[in-house]
Amino acid sequence: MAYTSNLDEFKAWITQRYPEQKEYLQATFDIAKDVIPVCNANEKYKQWEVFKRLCEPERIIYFSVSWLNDNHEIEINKGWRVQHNGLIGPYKGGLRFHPTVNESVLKFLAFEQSFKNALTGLPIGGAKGGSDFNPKGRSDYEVMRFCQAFMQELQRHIGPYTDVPAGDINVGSREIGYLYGEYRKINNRFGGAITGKDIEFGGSYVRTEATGFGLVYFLDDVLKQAGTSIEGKRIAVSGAGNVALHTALKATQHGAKVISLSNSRGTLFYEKGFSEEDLKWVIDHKGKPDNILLSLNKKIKGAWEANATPWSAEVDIALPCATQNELIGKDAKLLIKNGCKFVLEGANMPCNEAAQKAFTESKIVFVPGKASNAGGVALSGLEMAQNATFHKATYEAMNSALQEIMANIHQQCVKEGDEGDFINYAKGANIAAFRRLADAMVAQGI
Ligand SMILES: NC(=O)C1=CN([C@@H]2O[C@H](COP(=O)(O)OP(=O)(O)OC[C@H]3O[C@@H](n4cnc5c(N)ncnc54)[C@H](O)[C@@H]3O)[C@@H](O)[C@H]2O)C=CC1
Ligand SMILES: O=C(O)CCC(=O)C(=O)O
Repeated sequence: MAYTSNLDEFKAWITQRYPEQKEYLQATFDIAKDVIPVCNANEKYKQWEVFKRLCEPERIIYFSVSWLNDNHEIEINKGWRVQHNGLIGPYKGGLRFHPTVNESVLKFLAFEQSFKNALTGLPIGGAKGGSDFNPKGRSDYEVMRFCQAFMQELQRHIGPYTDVPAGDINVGSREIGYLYGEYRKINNRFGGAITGKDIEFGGSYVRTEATGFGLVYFLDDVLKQAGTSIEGKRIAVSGAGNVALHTALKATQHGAKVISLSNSRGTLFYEKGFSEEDLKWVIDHKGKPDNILLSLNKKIKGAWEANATPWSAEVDIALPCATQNELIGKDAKLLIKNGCKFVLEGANMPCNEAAQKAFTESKIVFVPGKASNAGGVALSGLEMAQNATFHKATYEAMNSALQEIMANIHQQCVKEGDEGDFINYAKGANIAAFRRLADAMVAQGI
């Protein structure tokens, strides 16, 4: 196999291998543009074909999940675990239950996760898994039976030193409880084979809040680097799930005005900015009514816009926290026109290629999820450490560990992404993570 020294050759090579996997191609192209020049300058990386090898998941496990619904009918779903890379620790990454889940989506998420996990500095490799099952509209019993059936197969492939799943879209505390319960029954083992557990049975303080809080800690560092602060800034947040709500809450606590939340049905705009009380109420009640944002709007009398995204608002900062490719080129141009200066991803790859290009060309600070949303998996790493030592750290200790890890990731991005008059956070994150993975790959031989 000839060494690939330029981006076009790399794109041709990977496209011919996975022509249908558009999300996976998108994620690999994004990292390739920054790391191919790094490989070209390093004889070892070239000799050991480090980047191409990193673009192949080490293992993909596919299984079917058959289960009985409340009408005693059999339903069959698809299940996967993509164990992307175990170079620096046990495979680690969330599980997503959503009808849009397929192999391409999970491969992109697992690939990104390997780079993100490397940035945390913790000993965790990268993985992602999930199913095309949709828990929305299902009874508790149906969700329980599905989780049990899913775990009956997944349990063969995970363990505290092998692969440690956690939550992601539609996999929260309830699903983690059912998944963990089944794992424990089959294996007769307590322990860190799953993170995001409730605090009563091996969970860690701050794991639930960590992705959103970590994003705001990173934002504070970005703003400080730019000579400003979060106080009084107008922020558009998308999504209304775990990441979006904890992001909105922490940003509000830090003095910002969060003027939007959204879901796949529309956006709730609130010019005055949500209060801490509003946000805590949504956190406590989400998942109960069909559309929690409509219920919130009854209380606050904001403006609900069906089928709209938040990106038409005049804001200083945009924090996309819902899902991949939710912010596209035309949204980016509108945000820039309306004065937005900072974009930090809370979700994984929410900004498509055209949006990222628009931000970079206009020198808008753009931080990719692998850096800015790494707080969640970092806290999961700390949950694993607590489980391994039967220790339970305090809320304060975990919160300050989170701040320290986010500050360290920020520093790595600045070091590798400093372009004189501009910090290219995307490039910095890609290169810093790549060096850690590449050095481990070279050291471990072929
Ligand atoms: N939970 C975690 O610790 C981490 C999550 N992430 C990423 O953050 C994002 C959100 O995840 P969670 O908050 O955990 O999930 P969640 O299931 O709690 O919330 C997802 C939210 O996104 C909304 N949403 C889904 N599709 C949408 C669309 N097409 N348009 C607008 N809104 C849509 C849903 O209505 C829901 O409010 C995902 O990209 C996930 O991969 C990243 C790092 C860690
Ligand atoms: O906590 C974890 O292991 C997974 C978090 C996650 O899925 C992510 O960072 O995207």
